[in-house]
Amino acid sequence: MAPAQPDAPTPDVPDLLTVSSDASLTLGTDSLVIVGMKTSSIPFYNILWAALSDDGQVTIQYAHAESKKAVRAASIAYTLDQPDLELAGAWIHKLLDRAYGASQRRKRIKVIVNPFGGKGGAINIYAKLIAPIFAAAGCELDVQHTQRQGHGVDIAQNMDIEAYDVVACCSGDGIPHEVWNGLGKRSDAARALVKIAVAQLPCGSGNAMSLNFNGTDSPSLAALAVVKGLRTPLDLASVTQGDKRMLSFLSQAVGIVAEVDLATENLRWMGSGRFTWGFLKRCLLRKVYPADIAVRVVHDNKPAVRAAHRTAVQAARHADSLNPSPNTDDRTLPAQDAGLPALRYGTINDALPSGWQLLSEPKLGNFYAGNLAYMSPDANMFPAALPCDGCLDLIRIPGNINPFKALNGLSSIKKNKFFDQDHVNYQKVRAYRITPTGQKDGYISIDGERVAFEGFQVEIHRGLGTALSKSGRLCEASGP
Ligand SMILES: Nc1ncnc2c1ncn2[C@@H]1O[C@H](COP(=O)(O)OP(=O)(O)OP(=O)(O)O)[C@@H](O)[C@H]1O
Repeated sequence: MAPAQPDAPTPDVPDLLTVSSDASLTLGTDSLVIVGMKTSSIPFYNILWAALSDDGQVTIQYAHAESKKAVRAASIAYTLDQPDLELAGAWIHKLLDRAYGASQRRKRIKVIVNPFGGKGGAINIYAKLIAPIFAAAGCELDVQHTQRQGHGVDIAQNMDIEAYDVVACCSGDGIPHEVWNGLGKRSDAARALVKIAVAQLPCGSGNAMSLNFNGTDSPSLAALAVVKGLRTPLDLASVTQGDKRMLSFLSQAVGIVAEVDLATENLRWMGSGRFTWGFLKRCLLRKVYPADIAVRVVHDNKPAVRAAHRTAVQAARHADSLNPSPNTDDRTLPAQDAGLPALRYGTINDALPSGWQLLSEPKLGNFYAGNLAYMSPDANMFPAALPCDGCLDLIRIPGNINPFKALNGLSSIKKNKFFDQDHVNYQKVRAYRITPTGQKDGYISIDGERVAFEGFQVEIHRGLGTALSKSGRLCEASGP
């Protein structure tokens, strides 16, 4: 779906705009070059907006890099000595073409702020670090604070999808999860999920979505990434458990990851140390989480997974190298009455579909399915994950391995060497079913949220949802 672009290409307009006898603005290869008392440049990526007044003043809004981890809104203005308004107007169009490329300008953003996300600073973070960037880019903003758990579901379920382009969640990963589920509850779910791009601005304790698509957990850099974000078709998974169906955009976990995440909430005072401590304890105990598993496999082993990822990266690079590069979202908008897609493999309550690979895992330690690469800043857990390949990446690890091996595996995640560990089983799957066995209670996490400890089935829907990303096609993570 091509975003509306108000401006036609401007090939015949010169790159140089003379401001006065001793100052000029030039459109360089990838930045705006300012020549005056001294020469400086602003990367096109950082240009937020530009405008020309009737009396010949050119104002350029941009994101000034304060450090590697932060930008802030700033502006420069020049009054033309000899105003040629037509030429200057055309030059500004050309500047904005370079600054935005295929990204939609002046996005209409519904901003949802979770006042209780992370350490509770989202309202401040939005006001100080995010809103000024959105405002300088001329985005239309409608801000709403969540009042209770589940409020994000209601907001998305009832919003006017024609009035917005983006829902931007100033939160952790919990609010995007709610927003996708709210959009999924609508009678026009399929249309809403294509029409509305969901973005996350990192204000929570888990900010995986921003790491994957904005390439950062810095709120101001993420705001800039959203302003410049390209519409990106995103696979969403249906999870059925009991009679419920929910959507998952990030991950599903059974075993050590789910338990360490959800059972150590009381140790929040330890910061991220609670995860290391939780892992250590369980690895030393060689804790296992037995389960019956059935998978609809797409790529069964690491070489096949690696090859699939490499092919997708090459295709994305090739598309980017074309001039103009093709739109990153070529889906047609589904009909008004198109709800969620039917389940191809039925639900957890149906007989197991034929042709699935059956795996009995009496010694399972970790079952972890991911739709995106990063799960936390130092954890590129699913390096082969692709936003729109119609697959979930599935990791299985035995729980009864030597604790040193397990801890080695843990430390390899940071070094991006986890994929190659021989005890890590890595597949790409279209669907799966998992039923814990021999345990009365335990932890299951869907997108980081706890659900009932009982069997569930998952199937992926290719490109059902929409995100905004820097590349339009890939996660901001290095491959396997
Ligand atoms: N006003 C509110 N009061 C209480 N809970 C809320 C409120 N608004 C949102 N929530 C809940 O906060 C939860 C967590 O949200 P979010 O992902 O933004 O933060 P987080 O700090 O990353 O999450 P977590 O607490 O899971 O680590 C969501 O389940 C959401 O429903």
